[in-house]
Amino acid sequence: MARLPRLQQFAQAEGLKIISIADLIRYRRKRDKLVERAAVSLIPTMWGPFQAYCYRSLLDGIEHIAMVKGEIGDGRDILVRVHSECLTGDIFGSARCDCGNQLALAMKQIEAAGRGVLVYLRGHEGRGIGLGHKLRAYNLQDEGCDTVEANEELGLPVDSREYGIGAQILRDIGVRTMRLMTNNPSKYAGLKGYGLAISGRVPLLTPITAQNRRYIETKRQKMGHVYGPENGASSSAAGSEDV
Ligand SMILES: Nc1nc2c(ncn2[C@@H]2O[C@H](COP(=O)(O)OP(=O)(O)OP(=O)(O)O)[C@@H](O)[C@H]2O)c(=O)[nH]1
Repeated sequence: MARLPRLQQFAQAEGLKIISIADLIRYRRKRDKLVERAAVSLIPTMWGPFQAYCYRSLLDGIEHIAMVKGEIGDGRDILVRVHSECLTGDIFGSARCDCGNQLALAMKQIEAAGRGVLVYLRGHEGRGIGLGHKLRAYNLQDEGCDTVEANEELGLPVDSREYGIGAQILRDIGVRTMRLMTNNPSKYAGLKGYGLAISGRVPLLTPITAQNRRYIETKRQKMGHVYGPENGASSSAAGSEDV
């Protein structure tokens, strides 16, 4: 089998373009329908009643859930949270991170708004490295690494999350433009190109404590997270963010 440098030479000589398997996967994530709606049911939650939509990924069979409040209607300006799975924070209330509090705050705000969607993406655990590796990363953080260095020390990506499935779920539910609840503006890029647009960002500010301070500060310094309104601008600064 020819290796890449040989292929590049050949392609240049013959005036051909090269596409990698990774390019193909990226293309298919954008273009193909990758989710199927498995079931919908009413769930009376501690915040209020939500319609729970279960979606199955056709890529890997993972089931995700979207909690939908109210009528999505024309799909404009919907309050949306795309939440990454964090078993330790979301289920067990770990104080190492802000995940559990963000989940609760997002549900509360959507309930108060009377209309909105929370997409809970499974398979995102540990920013994509999985639960076991996340716990190993915590041990490294106890030894002095920050959350970015710990992933690197394990030889794993700092953040390998993909948002294509989440975007397709939102699209299927009828969302067209959204006010995205996040402190992480780099999420916008992952939601681009699916017929969705971001009409604003809603910060999700939860308590900073002695236990999560370093984690949150690292996200701010190394991962582009914003705590509060976007660098001096209002929280609807993403309004021009066409996707
Ligand atoms: N590898 C690793 N993952 C973590 C750690 N703490 C939380 N997570 C995971 O991080 C993900 C949440 O990502 P965050 O960077 O906190 O937030 P975000 O989703 O990028 O941004 P927000 O929308 O503001 O929440 C979840 O998948 C958690 O399981 C940690 O110390 N190390």
